[in-house]
Formats: sequence, structure tokens, C-alpha cells
Amino acid sequence: MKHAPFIAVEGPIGAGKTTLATMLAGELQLPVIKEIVEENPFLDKFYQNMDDWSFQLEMFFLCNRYKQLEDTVYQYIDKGKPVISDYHIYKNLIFGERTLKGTKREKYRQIYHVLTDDLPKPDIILYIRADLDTLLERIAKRGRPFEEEIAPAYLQQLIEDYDAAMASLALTGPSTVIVTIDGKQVDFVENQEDFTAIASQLKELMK
Ligand SMILES: Nc1ncnc2c1ncn2[C@@H]1O[C@H](COP(=O)(O)OP(=O)(O)OP(=O)(O)O)[C@@H](O)[C@H]1O
Ligand SMILES: Nc1nc(=O)c2ncn([C@H]3C[C@H](O)[C@@H](CO)O3)c2[nH]1
Repeated sequence: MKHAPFIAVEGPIGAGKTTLATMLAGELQLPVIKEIVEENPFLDKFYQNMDDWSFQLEMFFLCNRYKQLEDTVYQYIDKGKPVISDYHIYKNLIFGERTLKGTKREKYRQIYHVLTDDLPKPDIILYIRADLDTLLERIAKRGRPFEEEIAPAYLQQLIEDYDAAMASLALTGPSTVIVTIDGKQVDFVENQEDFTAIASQLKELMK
């Protein structure tokens, strides 16, 4: 890779993005950018009534991620320093397309493109796939009270949305390397060899 890479870890809710990004940052001595979850004033309201709160929530996520990405560009990308993030800003579109309807969805789509089209996109995406039972188990284990409301059907749709989104990113950005981590075969938390294999693959890609 000619320049210092911008790496993103992606996958549906509870797939293990923050866990893997943090582990890799430690192993490869990289700065890590993490999503801010606890200060989000709309998440619990959204999980109780998605139709009423989706626009506020999606706009909140978009504005926060836009600011975080601007800071990341200034601090790392423009200075040629590698960095790993526990999300790709494209997830705003994945969620927005799922949770918004009608004119709000169209307006949100336009705002997303206006804000993000000229910003750098990750060079490497580590995409963690996991099935519904695994995600439900991990969300329960993490125990965030507001996530008790998450409907399995919503999670299942997101699993499929993520597969479609990664296929679309592979087509529209062929220079982006997408490494798919199959959560059924690979367990980077419980199995040290699995983690080492992912870290080695990433080191190779960064050369
Ligand atoms: N491979 C794994 N095996 C077992 N437990 C895991 C694994 N990966 C993550 N976990 C656990 O699952 C929970 C969710 O992980 P994490 O918070 O990293 O997910 P996430 O994808 O960042 O979630 P979110 O989408 O909400 O940001 C945590 O309790 C974490 O310790
Ligand atoms: N609707 C919606 N849009 C997003 O862009 C988005 N990003 C994350 N999340 C939810 C998943 C976890 O519960 C929690 C932490 O990731 O927040 C989102 N929900």
C-alpha cells in the first residue's frame, strides 16, 4: 500500500467491531477511533418507537460521525498516519435506508452525500459477519438496557443489508480491500490463533 491506510471495522450490531478494532490497535500500535454510544440522547427513544425517532437518531449519528471523520482526516490521514476506526461512515446509509421512509429518507440520503462524498473513505474494511443467534447472544451479554428492545427481525434485516452494502462497496470502490471475517468459523476473542491470523493479514495488507 503506497500510503498509510485508513482501516475500518464493520458489521451489524454486536458483531464485535469495537472489540476487534481495539485488539488490532493494541497489536499493531495504531490509533483507534471509536463510536461514542453512551452520550446518544435518542437511542433509547428510538428502540422504543423507531418511526417517531429515526430521523433525529440518524441525523445525530451522521453529524457526530462527520465531525469525527473531519478530525480523523486532520489528525491522521492528511499527516500520512495509519488509523483504525470501529465503523465506516457508510453505515449511516445502511441504517438510514432501513429505518427512514418517504421524503425523510430521500432528504437524509441527499444530506449524507453532501456531507461525505468529498471525504476520504477507508482503504481496508474488515467486515465481521455473524448470524442472528450470535448477535442476539452478544447484545444480551453486553447488557445495554436500551438494546433489550431490539427486535430480532430488525437485526436480521440489518444482517442482510450489511451483506448487500459490502457487495455494493466492492463494486463502486474496487480499490477498497474488503476482508470478510466469518463469525461462524473465526472467533478472535476466544481463539488466539484466529486473532493472530487476522492481525497478520492486516499487516500484510498495510505493507
Ligand atoms: N468473537 C467474539 N466472541 C465472543 N464474544 C464477543 C466476540 N466479539 C465480541 N464479543 C462480545 O460481544 C459484545 C459486543 O461486542 P462489541 O461491543 O465489540 O460489538 P460492536 O460490533 O462494536 O457493537 P455495536 O454495533 O453496538 O457498536 C461484547 O460484550 C464483546 O465482548
Ligand atoms: N439507527 C441507527 N443508525 C445508525 O447509524 C447506528 N449506528 C449505531 N447504531 C446503534 C446500534 C447499537 O445499538 C448502538 C451502538 O452501535 O447504536 C445505529 N442505529
